[in-house]
Amino acid sequence: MAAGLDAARIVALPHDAFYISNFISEEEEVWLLQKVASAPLPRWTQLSHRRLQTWPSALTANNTLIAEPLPEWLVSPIIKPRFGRLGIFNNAPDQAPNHVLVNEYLPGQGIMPHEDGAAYHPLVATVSLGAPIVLDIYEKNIHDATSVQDVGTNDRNKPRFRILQERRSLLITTGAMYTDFLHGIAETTRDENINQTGICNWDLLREKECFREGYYQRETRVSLTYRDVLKVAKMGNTMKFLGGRR
Ligand SMILES: O=C(O)CCC(=O)C(=O)O
Ligand SMILES: [Fe+2]
Repeated sequence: MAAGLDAARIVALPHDAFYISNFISEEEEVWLLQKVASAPLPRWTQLSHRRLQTWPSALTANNTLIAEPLPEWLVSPIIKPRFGRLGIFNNAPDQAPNHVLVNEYLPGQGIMPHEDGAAYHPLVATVSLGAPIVLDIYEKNIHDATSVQDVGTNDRNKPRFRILQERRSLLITTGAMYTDFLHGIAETTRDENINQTGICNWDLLREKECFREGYYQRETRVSLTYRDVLKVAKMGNTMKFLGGRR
């Protein structure tokens, strides 16, 4: 990871997570939200607790991406040059993201604790749009039925850390943060305990005064999550493969 990110490190977390509160401008946020909203309706997959767009396409059953460029609006002019300057994907096989999930959460919606898994280079870069949201971080063994005895008297459902993602921010999770922890977003209409002790990236926030009351009401929040899929198949090869079976 490039040295330029040192000031953005979330020091309260195990290695490595970085938070940049003003990654994009307000105008860029409006433009990106408008691009998300103008995607054709079939681009959205409606899940029970959020909806999502998958760019350029969903992975195949064996976690392979069919090679296809990302749409221009998701990379240039805003995101790709900034990722490049920060060196975020320097160690990834493609040295750039090749896959983006766009998640939309209405108030009351969220995502169950999960890990992103081995299909990707172990790094996620998340751009947040529209409204703040708390990302809950859980120790993996807490949810792993085979090691329930490790949990002792701890509340099994309590997050170990909470990261506040402001609108226009960038969050990068990699290293042990990617491999050893689960992440999720609570299905709530109000995130509470928003203060120095409850939020691990408090010192890096842009607008602490917005959270003076110690809570905020959820509003529609959109995330762009950039990743590098490890297995990529060229369409030509796939066609040859399919053709060869005839
Ligand atoms: O919306 C977010 O910040 C998290 C999304 C997420 O965890 C995922 O898409 O795998
Ligand atoms: Fe995830």
